[in-house]
Amino acid sequence: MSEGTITTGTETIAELRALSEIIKNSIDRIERATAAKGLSLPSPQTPFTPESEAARSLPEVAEAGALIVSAATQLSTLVRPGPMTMFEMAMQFHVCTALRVAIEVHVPEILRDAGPKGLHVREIARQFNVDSRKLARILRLLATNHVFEEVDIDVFAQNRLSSILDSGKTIQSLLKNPDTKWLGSPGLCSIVAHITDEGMKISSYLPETLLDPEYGHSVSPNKAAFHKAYNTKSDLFQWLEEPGNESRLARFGTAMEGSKSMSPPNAILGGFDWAGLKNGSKVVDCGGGVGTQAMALFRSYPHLRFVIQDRPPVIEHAVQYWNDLIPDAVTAGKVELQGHDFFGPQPVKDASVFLLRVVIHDWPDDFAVKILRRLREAATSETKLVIVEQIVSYACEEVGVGAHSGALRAPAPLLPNLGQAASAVYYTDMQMMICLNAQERTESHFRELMERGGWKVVAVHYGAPFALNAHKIVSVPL
Ligand SMILES: C[S@@+](CC[C@H](N)C(=O)[O-])C[C@H]1O[C@@H](n2cnc3c(N)ncnc32)[C@H](O)[C@@H]1O
Repeated sequence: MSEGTITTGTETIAELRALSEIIKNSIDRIERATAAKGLSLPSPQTPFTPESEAARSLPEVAEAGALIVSAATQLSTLVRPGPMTMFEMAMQFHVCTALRVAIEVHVPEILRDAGPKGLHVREIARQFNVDSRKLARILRLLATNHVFEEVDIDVFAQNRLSSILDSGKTIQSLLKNPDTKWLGSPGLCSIVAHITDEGMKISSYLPETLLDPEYGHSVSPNKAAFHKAYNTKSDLFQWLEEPGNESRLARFGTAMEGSKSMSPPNAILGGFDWAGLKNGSKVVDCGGGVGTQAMALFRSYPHLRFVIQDRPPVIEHAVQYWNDLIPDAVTAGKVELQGHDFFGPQPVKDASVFLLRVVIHDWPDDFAVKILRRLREAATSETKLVIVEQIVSYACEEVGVGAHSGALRAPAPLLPNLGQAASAVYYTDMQMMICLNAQERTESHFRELMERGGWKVVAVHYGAPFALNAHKIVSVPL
């Protein structure tokens, strides 16, 4: 063996030890932090509920957990033979497909009442007339990825991860009309179904799209991989509203709702001084969907008034949503639901805050700037713009990229951006690219974009690790 090889081997062992040390220390931190609060991590067998995630929501636990995930994935790449890592990475799409099968065949709903003993796959397959031998192989792949548990040969039980896919609907209602699955469900099964259905199909067109001389360099939201996959000229939002896509639209709406559970409860409340706004101040939630975020703000800050704006079909759902949950809010004039295209002139001229949550990432730069300018035109000198999004970090040291204000960076030998522990932002960035030619952005990119839109960034608040859309960028008129 050459000296060089010996040195490299020693370095790899040293890296493995450093990674295992990070894991060990982080487990100690989790133990101390949870004990101090009298909380414990839920077992992998207990069904998921947002409340049962309380221990993981503690900032110390979230940070230690991120270091563990980052170190464990890096460690596994060091010990597994490279060709196997590459082969398994390339085959990950089978896991996505298997998740979609489980949802379409309603396995989580069937297993909900079976308890820890589970059900034989023949019983599971019988309810919706699926081939049980094929289903067993599909569920085994998932169980190998810790979704469902194979408690005995061909017998599968629900576990915590698989319970996340449960729509909460009864088998009877799903047998009668499977399309009702998405309506009023907690939303995570809708997100997973949307990603593993439309998302996966669209994604497979990305290489051809990139190499197409017309589409490859396009920054139009009408010339992305989505348009090749579904042979349409409409943008994703228009397409979802076209006849024939009713079920997809319902699923997408619930999916956006479900994305809430990937942030700590009430994440919208932190990082901006809502309480400090004067009595009667108007918060305009542009592209606000049905107004879930505005509702969380409304409940905590009753001294504020809200305008929720979105496309007219979405506002129709919003009317129903508010009527069902807080009917008085609209009738008392505290909340206004307004059909509005954010590319057109902004009708509200006395806003204290314009809120854009998970909107800018849907649009390429030039379109995002148009949205920002429309708000700037309608802003007073006191108006604040609050953007709630994810923020991209580079996978290397960030030297010379301008002010960065508090993103969690990992210690060596971990990847500086926390590697796999931060992967959600890179996945959603791809999702934006394939669907809309849009993107997630770095902090410097946001600063540049705001300036083009007539705004100046005055504060950036980074949310907890593992939280989706928990960062806030606060700007004032330039
Ligand atoms: C990713 S969703 C975010 C919804 C909401 N802000 C939230 O955080 O849950 C983007 C929203 O932008 C809306 N939207 C898309 N194009 C729009 C337009 N031209 N004018 C107004 N809203 C639009 C969509 O209908 C959708 O509700």
